[in-house]
Amino acid sequence: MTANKHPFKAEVNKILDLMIHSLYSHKEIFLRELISNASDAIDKARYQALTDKSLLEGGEDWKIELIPDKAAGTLTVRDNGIGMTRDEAVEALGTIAHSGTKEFMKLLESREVKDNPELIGQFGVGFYSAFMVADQVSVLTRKAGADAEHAVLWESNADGTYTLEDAEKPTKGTDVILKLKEDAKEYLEEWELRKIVKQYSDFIEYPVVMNVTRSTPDPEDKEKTVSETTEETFNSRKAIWLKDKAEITTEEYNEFYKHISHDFTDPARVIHYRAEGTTEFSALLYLPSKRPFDIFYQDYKIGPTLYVRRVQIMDHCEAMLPTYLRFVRGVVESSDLPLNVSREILQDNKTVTVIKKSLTKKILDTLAEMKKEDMEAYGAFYEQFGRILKEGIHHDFERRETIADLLLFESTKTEPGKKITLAEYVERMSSEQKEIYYITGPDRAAVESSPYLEVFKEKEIEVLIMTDDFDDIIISGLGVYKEKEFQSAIKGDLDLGDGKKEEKQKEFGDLLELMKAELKDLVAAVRVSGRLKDSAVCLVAGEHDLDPKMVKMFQAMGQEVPKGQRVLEVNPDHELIARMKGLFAADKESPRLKEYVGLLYDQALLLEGEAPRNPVAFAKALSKLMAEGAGEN
Ligand SMILES: Nc1ncnc2c1ncn2[C@@H]1O[C@H](COP(=O)(O)OP(=O)(O)OP(=O)(O)O)[C@@H](O)[C@H]1O
Repeated sequence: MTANKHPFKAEVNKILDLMIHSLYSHKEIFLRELISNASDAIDKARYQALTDKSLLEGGEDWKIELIPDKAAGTLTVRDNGIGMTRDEAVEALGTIAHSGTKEFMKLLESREVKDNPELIGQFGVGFYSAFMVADQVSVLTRKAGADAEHAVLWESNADGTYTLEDAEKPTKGTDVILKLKEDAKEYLEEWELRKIVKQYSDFIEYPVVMNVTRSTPDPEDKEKTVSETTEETFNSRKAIWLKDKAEITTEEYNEFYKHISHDFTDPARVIHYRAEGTTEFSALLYLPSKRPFDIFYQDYKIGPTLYVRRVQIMDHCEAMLPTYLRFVRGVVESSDLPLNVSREILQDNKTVTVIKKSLTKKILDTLAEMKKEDMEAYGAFYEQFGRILKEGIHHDFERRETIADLLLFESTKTEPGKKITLAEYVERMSSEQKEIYYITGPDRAAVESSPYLEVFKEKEIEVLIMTDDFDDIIISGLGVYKEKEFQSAIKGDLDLGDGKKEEKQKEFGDLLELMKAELKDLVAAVRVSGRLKDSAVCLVAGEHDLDPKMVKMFQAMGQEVPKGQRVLEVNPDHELIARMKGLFAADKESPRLKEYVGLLYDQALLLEGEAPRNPVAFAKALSKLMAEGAGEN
């Protein structure tokens, strides 16, 4: 036998440290996590045995056993599932299968997790919760189908290392043996274990059993008792999604949600229905109330768990949900699918397409209902998931209007933090207003002080504030809402002024020409502005160009973006522009005029949130002008 010592990966140590030193409440969840892992292992064995009967090793008596041993102070959780090879044990129990390890570590150190350590449940680190109640954890495991002597014993007492040694195990599956801490001895008691299983694992499909010894009076000698040991099942094993709605309590719904999602917060909404007709299926779906930390990662798993005739086929069936509803968790069971479906088959399976359509509709209907009935709850939900839902406008052409009805935005007329729907915006539009105005930017404060809103403020026109990075693409994709076109406040030509724009364009024509000649290819044109009131100039993107925020986002992703030349807009009513016109009339060649044009262009860059072309030259020129100005007084 070879026993090898191995160090844990840093993130495992961190988790263990948190588990042991910060988690004081709900320690009993370790049992839920271990039972859940055992149940997953049986699911896998059962599924793989559909195509390879030898994995059954002669029996289909699936169960999860709890074996308390008071003398040894140990609790064993045993399953007869798929088991692990040596390599699998190293991978599964020594590392954290996670792509965003760095972000994950950051999160672990965050206040939020420190204050609510239960949150670590959502990281998929259930196994390590065993160390909350045990000084030492041993895992004796053998892969289904392997020889008895090809088992492995993994052991650790959370000191930064674990050992691995070869072992023998006559039956397939896994024993997780916990050497309980002094203050965790209650987990050896039948009533305690029964209570925890009932509370957290009642719906587990496989029996969670324990040998229970009862003493009864001896029928032959009333003075004595006889004891009898029987195997009792602690859980009712009802697949909650197949039960009648009326039979299920909110607590049961919530507990099941926590089981499948590893979220500790109750869900925002439950959707439970049965579809009958040509395609029959049951669906139990949840809208979470908190965004999982990994939802924006590439390897985030989308879709409900799929069951076919009570056999779990896959834990995330991505073909059943559009990506913009990836926050939805749940279970779908259909008897119209074959047991041996693969992901490839599911991709273009007719039944799956029908189910996907139905789920999508049901979820969007539920969101609409939630918005109508309880705006506060919907607002809280939107805060967490609105950004994801919005992707649907881009990806689900057919339903983009339904999704548009679900969007919420702040506007220049709402209090900070308060949001309105597009329908509310349109209702509030005056009869002269033809378009839906919106402005994109990094945050509300930046947007509100932007020169692009000057004319809107003056005319008291409401402008929607959009601060998500891809809002501009989403809105361009939507194009129209209730027959009203969208118009960006920072793009394209606007004419909300006093109706004298054309006149002014002529009046200032020569000066504008000179400015364009001076700026050359830096701008596509120089024109009189229909949006400025207080500022002298601003830069404006073309109607169909990307807004500066999108340009920056693509550049940050290392992508080349056609920047599209912008137009410099000039405010003819600004004192400086009037003076420049005077200067131009006196001397077209004036070097000062040229200097001003350059400075104005740099100023426009600054207003857009960019740096001037040459900050040093800009600062020098500005100081020079200030010195001259000071000299005049
Ligand atoms: N009883 C078991 N039988 C077989 N494999 C197991 C068992 N318990 C744990 N494992 C393996 O260890 C891995 C890690 O378990 P852990 O509970 O930490 O996270 P997880 O179950 O993968 O994540 P999640 O809790 O999100 O489902 C599992 O994915 C599985 O591969």
